[in-house]
Amino acid sequence: MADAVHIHPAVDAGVKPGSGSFNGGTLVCKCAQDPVKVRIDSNIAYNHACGCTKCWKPEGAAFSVVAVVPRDKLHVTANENKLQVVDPNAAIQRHACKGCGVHMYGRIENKSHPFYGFDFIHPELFQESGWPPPEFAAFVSSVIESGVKPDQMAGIRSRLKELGLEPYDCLSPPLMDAIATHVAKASGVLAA
Ligand SMILES: N[C@@H](CCC(=O)N[C@@H](CS)C(=O)NCC(=O)O)C(=O)O
Ligand SMILES: [Zn+2]
Ligand SMILES: [Zn+2]
Repeated sequence: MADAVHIHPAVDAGVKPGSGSFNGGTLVCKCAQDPVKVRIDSNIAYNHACGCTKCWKPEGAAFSVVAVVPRDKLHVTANENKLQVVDPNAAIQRHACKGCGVHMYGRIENKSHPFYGFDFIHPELFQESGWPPPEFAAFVSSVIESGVKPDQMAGIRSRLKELGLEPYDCLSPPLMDAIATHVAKASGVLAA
């Protein structure tokens, strides 16, 4: 398995179930001194692995693990001055620590975006355990854009399936349906 692709340290040894009673906690960046801290006052939803180039991934991982929380349940509680938006033009404004590079949260500021109201967070940064595990893998083909060889994709998809993370090249069907429903309501094709 020398050249096997690592999916993510949170799932490489098998996807562990959550506690079933997780209700938030504190995300902490990787700075040894003055870490950024973000308090989350709710459970997380839609936890998944993401293969896109924009999501923060730990060293050696081909995928990020990312979930959403309501934006009003997220508060930066320490060292907010270290945060900087990675790409102000992106739909998701990812607030990264200038010290360690970790993305602490991603926020959608466009009120007409289908996912407005949700912030994106990386649950592995919780100092608490017990968060619900990833449920699927999104943007799987995108790992090629980070340097994974196309001939490694069959192995990656079978490993994801073995882990119970159904691979999708965009988002999961329920999330794609939610986006299309939002667009159809905005255009009037569906009654709002
Ligand atoms: N193939 C592209 C896909 C990027 C992409 O669309 N990422 C998704 C999943 S995080 C997204 O919603 N991006 C919005 C954004 O980054 O603002 C890449 O890997 O860079
Ligand atoms: Zn940091
Ligand atoms: Zn992503």
